[in-house]
Amino acid sequence: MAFDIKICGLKTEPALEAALAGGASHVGFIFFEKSPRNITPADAGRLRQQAAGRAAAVAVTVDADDAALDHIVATMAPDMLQFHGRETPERVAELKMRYRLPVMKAFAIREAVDLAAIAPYRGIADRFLFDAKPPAGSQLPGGNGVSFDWRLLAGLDAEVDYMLSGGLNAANIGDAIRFANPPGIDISSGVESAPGIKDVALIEDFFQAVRAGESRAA
Ligand SMILES: O=C(O)c1ccccc1N[C@@H]1O[C@H](COP(=O)(O)O)[C@@H](O)[C@H]1O
Repeated sequence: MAFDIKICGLKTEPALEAALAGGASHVGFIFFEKSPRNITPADAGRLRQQAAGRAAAVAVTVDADDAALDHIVATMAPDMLQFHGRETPERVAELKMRYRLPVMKAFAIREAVDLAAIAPYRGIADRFLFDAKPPAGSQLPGGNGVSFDWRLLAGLDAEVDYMLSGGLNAANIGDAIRFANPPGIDISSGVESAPGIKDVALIEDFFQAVRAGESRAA
């Protein structure tokens, strides 16, 4: 596949195996208690061994403190950290130095001006993740299954490395690839049968739709 694919919010061996068999480049584990996808560092550590050498294991956190991050990094040994909260550029730089791991910083996008928020993180974050703004009342900063207007990404500097996320699924991934031609995509609730319950058949359908979308774009 020409771009990276991250399947996020994994909690079980069958779902992780479906993601790896489908060709995921990244697999994500959520450390956020309010999320139906929350996992303990110990369980994520066991699962990440299944992914070793096959996909990068990403630890997703939201404004986590040093103690929580120390525990996650020591127990799970992620290949990458994803910051999905209000982490400042200074905090991202500090954590990148502390753990010596590549970092992906998430941004909530609704309109073109929201993309300007990445400016102070350039040269600090290794990659960006563009997700939709959470719906009013949501307790989750991500994993809400809502999309933003992918055409906004057409205005981005071509050097910006990012993953497109937010409300992706087998039905819309073809359009997302066509409109945004992203260097990476990230999906969570679009391959679930219920919040936090990954569905192997939906994961397989998603990879099939990605391949179909890719060949149409080629
Ligand atoms: O998925 C979650 O529960 C979550 C919780 C806290 C921070 C980030 C979270 N998920 C991230 O959001 C994207 C988009 O999710 P979706 O595809 O719209 O459901 C997901 O891939 C994670 O990176």
